[in-house]
Amino acid sequence: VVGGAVAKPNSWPWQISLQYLSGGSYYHTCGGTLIRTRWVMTAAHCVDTSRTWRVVLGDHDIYNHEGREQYMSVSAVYIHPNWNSNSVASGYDIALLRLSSDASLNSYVQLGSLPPSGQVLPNNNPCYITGWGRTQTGGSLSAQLKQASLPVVDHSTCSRSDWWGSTVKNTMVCAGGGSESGCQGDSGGPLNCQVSGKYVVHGVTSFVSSSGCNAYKKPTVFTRVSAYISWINGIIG
Ligand SMILES: C[C@H](NC(=O)[C@H](CCCC[NH3+])NC(=O)C(F)(F)F)C(=O)Nc1ccc(C(F)(F)F)cc1
Repeated sequence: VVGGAVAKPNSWPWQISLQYLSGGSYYHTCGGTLIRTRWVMTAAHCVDTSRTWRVVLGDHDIYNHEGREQYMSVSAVYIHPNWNSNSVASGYDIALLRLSSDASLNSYVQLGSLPPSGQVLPNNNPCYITGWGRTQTGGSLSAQLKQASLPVVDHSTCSRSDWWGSTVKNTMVCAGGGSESGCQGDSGGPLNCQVSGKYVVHGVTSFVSSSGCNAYKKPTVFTRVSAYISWINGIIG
């Protein structure tokens, strides 16, 4: 997350850290959202390589054990069938991870709410991106979970030729576009939007401009969760 601030610990209790095993250690690679006690929603581009994954719940500082963490193994990965790793612009950047055991819900670990199928938020709807991603273009990951205010940019604005043009599809949500943005390592995490006084996860962090995370008129682009509700329900039952 470029800009914004360090979040109050565990104030986004559905945010998870997706980590992979390498040389005997686990490394943060993406964010995700706990949506059922055995299910995590993330981005397809996070899990389209075969690795040993773990999901960390209740985390704040990814480099320090603070005692609220739950470390979960992943028993199955379901990538959207239409996902094409060579074409993030086509969309379908969404995946579900089945956990090997049930998460224990408490004040540090809670389920994220999903929107109703088809719901599209208005321009400027207040939303926050959260994640441990780079804090500057080309910078390093954040040790502590960060948040930044990224208001919704509606499709008509986001698809303007000097914005994202035809790269952005209607199955995506744009948010931000100013000095604050997502960045590498935030992928797969939630776009938390305020709807009738509640936070609802409307986006899965998908991509930013290859010329910089907070590039002008290139808002962060999210998979629009409300476009995939029937696929999600078909998998998690
Ligand atoms: C460096 C930048 N990385 C990203 O945007 C990666 C996803 C990369 C998926 C493809 N391997 N996502 C992120 O960094 C995220 F944290 F913002 F989600 C990038 O590649 N952006 C990008 C690439 C292609 C296209 C386009 F669709 F136009 F081809 C648009 C943006």
